Amino acid sequence: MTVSIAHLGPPGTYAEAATLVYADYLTQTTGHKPLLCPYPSITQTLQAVANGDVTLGVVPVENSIEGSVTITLDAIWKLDLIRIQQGLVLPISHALLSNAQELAEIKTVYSHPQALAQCQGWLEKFLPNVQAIPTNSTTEALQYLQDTTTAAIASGRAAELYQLPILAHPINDYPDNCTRFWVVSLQPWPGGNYTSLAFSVPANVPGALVKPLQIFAQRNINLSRIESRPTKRSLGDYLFFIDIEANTDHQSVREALQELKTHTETLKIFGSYSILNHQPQSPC
Ligand SMILES: O=C(O)C(=O)Cc1ccccc1
Repeated sequence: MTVSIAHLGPPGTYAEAATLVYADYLTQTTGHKPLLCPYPSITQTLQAVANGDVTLGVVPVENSIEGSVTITLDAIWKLDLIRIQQGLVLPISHALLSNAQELAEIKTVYSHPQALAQCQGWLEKFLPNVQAIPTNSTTEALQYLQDTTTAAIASGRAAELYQLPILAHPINDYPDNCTRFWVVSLQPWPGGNYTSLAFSVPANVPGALVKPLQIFAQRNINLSRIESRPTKRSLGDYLFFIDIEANTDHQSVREALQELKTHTETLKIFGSYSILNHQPQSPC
C-alpha cells in the first residue's frame, strides 16, 4: 500500500519542504516512494489524518522566532486520535516575491501569519506603509500577485516552482530561523527521546499547574517546552502543552503519567518520537 502524506499546500510551502525530507527518509528506509497530498490549511491537513484519508500528515508546530503555531496545537487538541511519529527541524529563509521593479511600488504583502511575523522588522524598515494580509500558506499568497503593487513572502523554492521574481532575499529578521514540524498519524509509534502531551486542569485555582510540574521534577524528568492555550470555555481557563525529554517506555515516565492523570481534568498523550535536524545545502 502506498503511504500518503498530507501537508499544507499548494506545492512549494515550507511544510512541503519538510514533507519531502521525510518522504526521502521513508523512500530510503522502505524502498517505496510516498505520495504527497497538499491540503488548503493546517486544520484540513490534520483532519485528513484523523479521517484516515491519508497515512501521515506533516504540520509546523513551533518556530524559533515566533514560538508556537497555535492553529496546529488547537487542532491536535481537538482531534483525539492523533499521534506524533517524528519531529523534524528545518532552517527557513524567506524571500519577497513580486513583479515590481522596486520596493516603492508595493502596497500590499500577502503571506502566512508566521512568515509575516518572522519578517516583521524587515517589513517595518523597508515597506513601512504596506498592508500585510494573512493567507493560509505562503504559496496560497502567490495567487494574489496580480500587478506590480503586490508582493508575497515565500521560499526561494516557491519562486523557482512558479517562475516568480525575487525582489529581496533573505528578509527574515533573524538568520537562525528554524521551524519544528511534527509528522503525525493514527498509529502509535515505537518512539524516541521526546514525548509530547497536553492537559487541562480541574479548576482555575491558584497552584493548579504546580502539582503537574512537580510530578516531572520529582522524577528528574526534564521539560523541554511548556505552552499554554486558552480552552475557549471561559476567559483565563487554559490548556497546557508539554514536551518532556524522555520516552513513555521509561518506568519513571509511566509513573509520572499515571500520577498526572489524577491531577488533570483531561490528559492527552501524543506519543514519543525522535527529532531529525535537517541541514540542507541551502535553507528551505
Ligand atoms: O505557509 C507555509 O509555507 C508553511 O508551511 C507554514 C509556515 C510558514 C512560515 C514558516 C514555517 C511554516
